[in-house]
Amino acid sequence: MDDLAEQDYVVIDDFIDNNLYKEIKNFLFENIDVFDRAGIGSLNQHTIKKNIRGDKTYWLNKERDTILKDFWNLLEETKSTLNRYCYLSLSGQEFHLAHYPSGGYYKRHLDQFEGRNNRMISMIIYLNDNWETENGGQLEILDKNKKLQLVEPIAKRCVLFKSDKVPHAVLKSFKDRYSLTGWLLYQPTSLGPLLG
Ligand SMILES: O=C(O)CCC(=O)C(=O)O
Ligand SMILES: [Fe+2]
Repeated sequence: MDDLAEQDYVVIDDFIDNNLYKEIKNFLFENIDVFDRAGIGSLNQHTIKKNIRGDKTYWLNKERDTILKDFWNLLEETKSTLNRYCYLSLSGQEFHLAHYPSGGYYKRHLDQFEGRNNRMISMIIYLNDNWETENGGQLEILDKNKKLQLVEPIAKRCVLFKSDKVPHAVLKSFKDRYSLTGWLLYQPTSLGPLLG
C-alpha cells in the first residue's frame, strides 16, 4: 500500500487464492461467447474503439453475478484497506472481464474520462496461465520518473494504480489474454449506487 501512495502504482502477486482464481476463470469461460460478440452495437463507436483498443469486455453486476461472491467480498476488503491506509473514500466499483484476442492492444491512456472524475483506483487481476514474455500483452506503465515499467499479465497478479495519474498501455498480445479489470470509485452517497 505504501507503493501505491508513493509510486502511484503497486503490483501484488498471488492476490487471489486458487479457489477464487478457478471461480473467476470458470465464470469467464462460461460467458466468453456472450462478450466476444459484444461491442458491435454502434458502428461508429466500434470503429473508434478498434483504433484505440482491441479487447472485448463483459461488465459484471454484483446483483446478477452472485456466483462471484468471493470476489465481491474481496473487493469490499480491498476498498476498506485502501480507505484506511491511503486515506481514500472509496465506495462503489465497476468491473469487467476483458479478452484481448491475438493482435489485441490498448494504446496509452489514462483511466479517468474527461467529464467524469470518480474513478480513483484502477485494479486489474490477470487470468493467464503459463504466460511467456514472447506472448507480448504486457501492461506498460509510465511511472513518476517517466520511465516505462513492463508488467507481465500472469495468473493471480493484481495491479493497482491511481486512475488519474498513471498513463498506461497494453502492448500487442500474440495470444488470447484475459483479465478482470475495474475501477474503485469515489461515490458521494447522495448519488446512490451506479453499478455493482
Ligand atoms: O489489461 C490491462 O493490463 C490494462 C487494461 C486497461 O488499461 C483498461 O481497461 O483501461
Ligand atoms: Fe486503462
